[in-house]
Amino acid sequence: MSQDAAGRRPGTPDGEGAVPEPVTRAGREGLQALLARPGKALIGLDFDGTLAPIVADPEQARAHPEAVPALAGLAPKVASVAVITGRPPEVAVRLGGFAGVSGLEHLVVLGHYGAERWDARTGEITAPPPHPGVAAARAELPGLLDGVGAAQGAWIEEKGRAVAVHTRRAAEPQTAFEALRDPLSELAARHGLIVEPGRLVLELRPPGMDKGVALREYAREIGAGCVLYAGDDLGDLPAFSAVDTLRSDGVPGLLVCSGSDEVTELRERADLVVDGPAGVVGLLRALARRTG
Ligand SMILES: O=P(O)(O)OC[C@H]1O[C@H](O[C@H]2O[C@H](CO)[C@@H](O)[C@H](O)[C@H]2O)[C@H](O)[C@@H](O)[C@@H]1O
Repeated sequence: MSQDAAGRRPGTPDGEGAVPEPVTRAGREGLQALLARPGKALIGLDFDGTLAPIVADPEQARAHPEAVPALAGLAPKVASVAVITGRPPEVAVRLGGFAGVSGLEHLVVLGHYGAERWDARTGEITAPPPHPGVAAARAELPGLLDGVGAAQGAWIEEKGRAVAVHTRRAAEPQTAFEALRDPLSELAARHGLIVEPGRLVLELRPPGMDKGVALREYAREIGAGCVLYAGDDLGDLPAFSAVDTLRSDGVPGLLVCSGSDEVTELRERADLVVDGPAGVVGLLRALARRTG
């Protein structure tokens, strides 16, 4: 069924629609479990591309204007809402406008792919010690970028625990991305790091954590009875796999793809595809209405 740019579905007087029907049986079971026992549900959401529209400059990214109200409407009705992001948690909190919001008193942000955690209850961040390889790789990056001619226009995002190279603003973004893949992988390997590819970004970060581990551990921590996860990028695939694992362990789940033209892998694995952050907002609102 179609929806407008604000994620609203036609056919009801106020433009607000029903919860869309997942296309898979597992997804329908996940949704059914969520609606039957919302108090046991974990809602996991990626930030960029899912809650926040993609923009050329990561510092200018902001949550969709209706995302925080929609989250605040749903959060008190479910066990927990967790934003699981590649961003440093404090950056996601700032760009998302998540702090001090009525209804989001129990929000957690699992940042750096789950390595760091911000808790709305305390406003504090818990983080393990930094990996020494990041500083070493960072020091070599400018020279590497100078040496890779095709990467004209690539630029570095400092992330503290990680460092990312973006090509969205290059003259030929995809060509620059491909040209950097091997040299950055080699640099990462030399310093005990991994490369996390995303939407026109290659991030060098410590191994040992991903969104799948983060989601599974958090679901276990809160004793989630069902899980919804929504994402848009390659870094969300481990979280999709975590939901698959939870489902085989008897915990129903719903996989939602925040659809874009840039990434197709999630679309193929999702139970439900919505139209980018506006579609995610529409889904969150619909869930809030259906959960009383
Ligand atoms: O896990 P996420 O919340 O999806 O974060 C993944 C990366 O998102 C950011 O980059 C992406 O969004 C930018 C702003 O819209 C866009 O310019 C860029 O092309 C995208 O790849 C962020 O800058 C990275 O640090 C995150 O890891």
